[in-house]
Amino acid sequence: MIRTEPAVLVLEDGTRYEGFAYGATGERLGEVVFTTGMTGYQETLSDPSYAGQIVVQTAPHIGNTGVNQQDMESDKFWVAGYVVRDASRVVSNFRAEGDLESALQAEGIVGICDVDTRALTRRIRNAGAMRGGVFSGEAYGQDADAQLEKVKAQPSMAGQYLSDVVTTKEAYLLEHTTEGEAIGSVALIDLGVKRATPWNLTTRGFDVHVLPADVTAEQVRALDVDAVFYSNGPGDPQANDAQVTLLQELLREGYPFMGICFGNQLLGRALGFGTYKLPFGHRGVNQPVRDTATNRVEITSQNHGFAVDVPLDETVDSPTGFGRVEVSHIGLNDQVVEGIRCLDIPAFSVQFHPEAASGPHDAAPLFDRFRDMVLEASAKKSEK
Ligand SMILES: NC(=O)CC[C@H](N)C(=O)O
Repeated sequence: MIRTEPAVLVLEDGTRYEGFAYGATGERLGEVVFTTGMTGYQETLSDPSYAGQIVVQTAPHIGNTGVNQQDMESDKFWVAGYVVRDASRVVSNFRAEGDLESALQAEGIVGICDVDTRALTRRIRNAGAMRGGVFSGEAYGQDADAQLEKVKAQPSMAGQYLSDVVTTKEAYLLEHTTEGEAIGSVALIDLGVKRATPWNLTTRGFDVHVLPADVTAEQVRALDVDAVFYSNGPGDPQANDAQVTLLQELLREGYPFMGICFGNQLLGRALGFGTYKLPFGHRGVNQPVRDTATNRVEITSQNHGFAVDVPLDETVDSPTGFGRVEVSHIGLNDQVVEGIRCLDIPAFSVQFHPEAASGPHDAAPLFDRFRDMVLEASAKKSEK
């Protein structure tokens, strides 16, 4: 296929990358970030954590395995825009049910292809994540200054509350898929959850109540669950005061807790630590972390632009009174906190993605750790 319809990616520093329209045409604004994942573009596109972001794929060839229903991590594509180098002209995979470009069109995702994504990634890496815009179709023809104005007029990712955009409107129950009775039940607060997360809980024997982001402590109590879980999700954790207060309340009542990514940042805040924006974030499927308890290195899937600020090599007291806290995982590329563990209450969280999808399964045993922690807490409770 010979592409003729032009498109341009404009960054807030004024840089322009010319290419061709890919997917839907139009005008989309967002924070431009890159992911180094060599596989899993469909999981990336359907990961709600990418809401508000224009995603650049550093893998040079995208679309070659097509798309299928099974690889959706939610029921739609969430990225604000999509930037690739070489859009595959053929689909070659036995699981494919369609081609990526048609899916992008159907989902209204405005993309651009034939961009020098290596040059673009180096620019983002040096300057940090930037606001940007993809313009194609009629929007391509606008004055360059007008495009740049629009790019600069959008809010930055820092400070954005996006949980209401991605969360489930109604609570729903996913039942355990193991034989016999459920081993317990979990309240999973949906801040932009991926399907792989509840799947990891139901296949371990839990019934999972997936709840909207604005759920109250009273509503959680009424479900009589054994544990609480916070999902991944988009936005700046500093904007989620309500979920921090909710978590503090539930932790005080003794609910065992696990959080992933955004959930890690919110546990960090609940424990009294700060969060900050990383220069360009961690996004990809081969990010190494060290488990500080075992010294084992795990290769993990990551997708975050913010991080929690906890001292790395010492046990510290939670400033909000939840006892001692330790950094459980450290990112080996830049020494960023990749997980926290409470020593006096049953709670831990990780900044990376043990549910993978896409990505390696090195960290999947964390769901076993959660299961064991919940069973232990339930046993203690029934002793009393
Ligand atoms: N995947 C996530 O949960 C991302 C968390 C948060 N929005 C960040 O960018 O750091």
